[in-house]
Amino acid sequence: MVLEAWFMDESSQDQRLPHHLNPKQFVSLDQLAELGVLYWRLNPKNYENDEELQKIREARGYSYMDLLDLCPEKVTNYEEKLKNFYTEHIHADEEIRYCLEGSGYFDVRDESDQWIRIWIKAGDLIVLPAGIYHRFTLDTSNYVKLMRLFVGEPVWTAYNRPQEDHPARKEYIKGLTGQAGVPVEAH
Ligand SMILES: CSCCC(=O)C(=O)O
Ligand SMILES: [Fe+2]
Repeated sequence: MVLEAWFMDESSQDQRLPHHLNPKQFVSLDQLAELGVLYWRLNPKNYENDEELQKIREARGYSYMDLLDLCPEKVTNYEEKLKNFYTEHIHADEEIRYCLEGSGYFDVRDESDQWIRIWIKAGDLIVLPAGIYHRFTLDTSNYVKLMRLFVGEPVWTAYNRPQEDHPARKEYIKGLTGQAGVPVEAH
């Protein structure tokens, strides 16, 4: 299995649990691509010297890079940051994260506002489009090391939901297939 993603149940149990529906309902990479979510599988041991990663960065203009080691010893205001990560939000730009160690869940809303949980592990590079509602949580392994990429000077500002009038949100909705206010048949 390349990358596992599934529709979430809405129970109030621990956010670090998988939250599968019963029966499980998986989501394919194609379904994620329709939402504008991109994915690559790379060799995380080679991240400092990886031609494939270099090619992606060049092709997409990802000039900025830093590392985020998500553990209480290395992150100031750890608990508060985790809380903010799990508050539903959008950004004006892509969110690009490459998992180098550990694992975690990116939750994204689909076109009908259902949560899809994406399980990222070492080697997974994921791009969330600007304007998509999302959130992040650690899983029960409680640890992740991420590479953050960005086009130019990074802006990490999160705009919490609702953001229906935010330009990035409007653009995102416009770009969803058949969601531009025009019936699909009319294209
Ligand atoms: C821990 S990286 C993912 C959290 C997030 O959505 C963000 O930083 O905006
Ligand atoms: Fe985010």
